[in-house]
Amino acid sequence: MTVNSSQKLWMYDTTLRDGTQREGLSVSLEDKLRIARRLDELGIPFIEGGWPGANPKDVQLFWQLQEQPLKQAQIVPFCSTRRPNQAASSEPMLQAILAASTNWVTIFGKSWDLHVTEGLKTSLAENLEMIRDTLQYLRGQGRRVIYDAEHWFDGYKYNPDYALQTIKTAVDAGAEWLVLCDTNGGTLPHEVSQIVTSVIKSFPQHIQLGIHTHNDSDMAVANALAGVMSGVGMVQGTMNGYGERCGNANLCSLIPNLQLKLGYKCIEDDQLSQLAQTSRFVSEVVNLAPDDHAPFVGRSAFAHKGGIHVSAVQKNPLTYEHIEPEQVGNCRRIVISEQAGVSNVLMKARGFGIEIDKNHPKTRQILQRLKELESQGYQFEAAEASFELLMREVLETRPSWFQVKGFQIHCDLGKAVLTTKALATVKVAVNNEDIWEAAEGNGPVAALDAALRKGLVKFYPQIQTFELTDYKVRILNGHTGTSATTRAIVELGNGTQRWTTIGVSNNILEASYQAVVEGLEYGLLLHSQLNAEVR
Ligand SMILES: CC(=O)SCCNC(=O)CCNC(=O)[C@H](O)C(C)(C)COP(=O)(O)OP(=O)(O)OC[C@H]1O[C@@H](n2cnc3c(N)ncnc32)[C@H](O)[C@@H]1OP(=O)(O)O
Ligand SMILES: CC(=O)C(=O)O
Repeated sequence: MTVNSSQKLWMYDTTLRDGTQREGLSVSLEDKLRIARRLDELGIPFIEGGWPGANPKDVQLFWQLQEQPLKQAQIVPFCSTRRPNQAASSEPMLQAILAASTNWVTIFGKSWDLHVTEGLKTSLAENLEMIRDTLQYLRGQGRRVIYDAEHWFDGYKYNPDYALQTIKTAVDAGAEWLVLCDTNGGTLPHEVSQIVTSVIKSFPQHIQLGIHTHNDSDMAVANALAGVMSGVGMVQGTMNGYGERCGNANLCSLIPNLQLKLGYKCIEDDQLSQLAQTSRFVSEVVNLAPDDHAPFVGRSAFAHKGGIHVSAVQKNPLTYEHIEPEQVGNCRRIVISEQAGVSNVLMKARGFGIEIDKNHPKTRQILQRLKELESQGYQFEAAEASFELLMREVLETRPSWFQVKGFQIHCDLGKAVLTTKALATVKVAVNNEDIWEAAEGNGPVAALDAALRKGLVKFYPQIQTFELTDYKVRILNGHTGTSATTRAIVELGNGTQRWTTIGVSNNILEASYQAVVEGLEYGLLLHSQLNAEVR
């Protein structure tokens, strides 16, 4: 593979236009502005804001950005060529993009004869005229033009002569960039390389090429890379690969591949180290859960679970990491599970502030206990607070704040759905004193949690600050019906920290009880550690 030394590549983000064509993704004007400003900070030089004239929100976006422009990026409106048999000067859509008052505009036109005759229902000659007239008109109005050759690769495969005529017309009419689009996403990387090479050969003069790829064959990133390696200088894509159908080329993968692997200059290194945060910011704003397993930017992209991996990564991270996570703003994580070895345990212990080493007599015992419990259905990667308690138990340093001696749950059936209330009574011993308490809740877990706190608060007033923030239940072997094993995971917080604990039983209430009790214990442990630090 050839490594290019610092050649500039122009990144073009279309999250706000093609990204919003993803099913289930909808953003407000405010959201669009927030994303545009964040992409500007990331150093993306071209940001496609939308299609003014197609909807009011996109018109307003460009107005707002005239009032408060971006710092460095060019904001670009997107539009089609004029309609058949019209004058560009009387096309309302083109008036709308002129009103956006930008330096650059992006116009897409047809390259594939099938689309001209079947979609536009016009002649091949008129399509060329639509491209020429539209681009010349916009150039005459002082706009710089990026021309998106829609369905370029399919068009070229079916009728290369006609496809080439369309982009030659665009260049003659003043397009400064020709962007070759794999609109249907069906092209493979070797085809991209061949076709881009042929296009370059077909132009006697130097032309600036770009590439816009879709992910229908899971090739969007590979195809964009193939385009760059064959000579294109602009790459279009979206944050997190959002886009119509299966999405667009994912800039969160493309930028680090281009910059860190192929040596191109896309953005500054300190901007690259904002990539993971920007990816998560965009997913937050568009209200889609981030993909933990996304390359480079996902939470698990540098998470090591297998004991062999953790052992080696501690010696040299290159053994199981293709780049340094910090280069893209991510971080290394060690996951604890039945796949762990002593190395995982030691790394976690260090994180918990527990001093043990490989030769400590209890280290293997902790690992063995972890594996036993995981085989019963525990999953400590999702409940690290419980793992710390397990470790302290084996090391005989787990404090004992209280013992639950028993509990009962009683449910009062309401008159309608969602009106049933649960009552929990608990017997709990603190400092050899037995206490009975009862409390109500919307469900049995909330009632149990409330009753326990009621009993404990006079001994541990800090318990008032603990809040049950999440509760999840998973049936592990559903085929056994109502006697199935249940895993309960609860998350608690104290305003500044959050922690997660786990319980497993073939009784859903017992599983939940274990998780809640460990959650309270862990909160008390954190509080005592904080007090010890203050002292
Ligand atoms: C490959 C891409 O992603 S292109 C971008 C696709 N994005 C979108 O479509 C989102 C925004 N679109 C819209 O809001 C609407 O479709 C609009 C406002 C653009 C057009 O709406 P309408 O006028 O109601 O037309 P409609 O959406 O039904 O059909 C699209 C029209 O554009 C025409 N068209 C498609 N491509 C082009 C082109 N490159 N040049 C000129 N006309 C075109 C079609 O032939 C069709 O015309 P017809 O109504 O005469 O058959
Ligand atoms: C222009 C565009 O979005 C496409 O061809 O896919």
